[in-house]
Amino acid sequence: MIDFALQKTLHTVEGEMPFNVSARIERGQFVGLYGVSGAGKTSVLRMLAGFMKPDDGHIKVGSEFWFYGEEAFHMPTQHRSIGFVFQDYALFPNMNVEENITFALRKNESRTIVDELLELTGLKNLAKRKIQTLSGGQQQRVALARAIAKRPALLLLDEPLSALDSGMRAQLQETLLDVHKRYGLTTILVSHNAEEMVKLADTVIHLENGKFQRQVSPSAFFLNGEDSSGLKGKVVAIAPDGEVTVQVESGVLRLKSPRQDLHVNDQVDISCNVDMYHLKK
Ligand SMILES: Nc1ncnc2c1ncn2[C@@H]1O[C@H](COP(=O)(O)OP(=O)(O)OP(=O)(O)O)[C@@H](O)[C@H]1O
Repeated sequence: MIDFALQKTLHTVEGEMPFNVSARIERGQFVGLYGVSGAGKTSVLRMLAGFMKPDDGHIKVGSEFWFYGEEAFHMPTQHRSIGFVFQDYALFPNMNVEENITFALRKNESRTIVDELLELTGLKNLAKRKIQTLSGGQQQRVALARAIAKRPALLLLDEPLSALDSGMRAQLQETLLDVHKRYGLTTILVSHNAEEMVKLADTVIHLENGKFQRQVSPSAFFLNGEDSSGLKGKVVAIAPDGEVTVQVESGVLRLKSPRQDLHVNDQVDISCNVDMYHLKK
């Protein structure tokens, strides 16, 4: 269990913004962190990683405190069991793929996981290649493998796929899910992409203006809101219990909708306003 309460005064262009986000995350969960630009998503990841110090609150991972405001305890980043992947994959350009991944291991640690990860992320044939000779998607695979090599208690992903084209993105989503399950990771993903959230996340935390808004299942994340993500699809099945199966560009999504007037073959817009959920024809 990861339990955190993070309080801080953030400084935005509009002035001070009190930041107050709490959540409890089960071990092994894949959590989506959603909110408009400036809502505070990256700040959550930075505080969990130890790059940014909260003013108050706590971060408890299992039985270990990483931050405890009352006692002014702040565990430095290097002592936290985290893996981090950003949009711009900060890899070592002078090292090859394998060396970049191995670098994450502690001294004398078995290298078996490096071989396993090279295989799992489809990088085996590129192991000796220098980083600059790889595509963006391949570099993100290296960044992911490196973040996972030390089996972190918490994997933090800040829009790691947003610079990739849709084909590469879909492939990497599969890889992300594979490694998350295979290594029993607890993962938090920041993404603006509703489809990605629903494909990957077990639960979605919604932030607004630096505040925890709600935590919902990804299926309740779909609807027809003002801040539409522009996701479109075709209804391919409707179950008696109201579960609607929608074919979208890169796969199939299943979600609950209270609408009674949907039919197979209807074209629908899906978006991610979590205040209510329905589909728009
Ligand atoms: N160290 C800091 N101290 C105070 N305020 C900060 C600090 N870092 C960022 N902020 C402010 O906090 C606000 C939230 O930023 P944050 O990057 O967490 O939002 P976000 O939801 O990740 O946005 P985006 O989707 O655009 O990346 C911003 O207005 C930013 O200027």
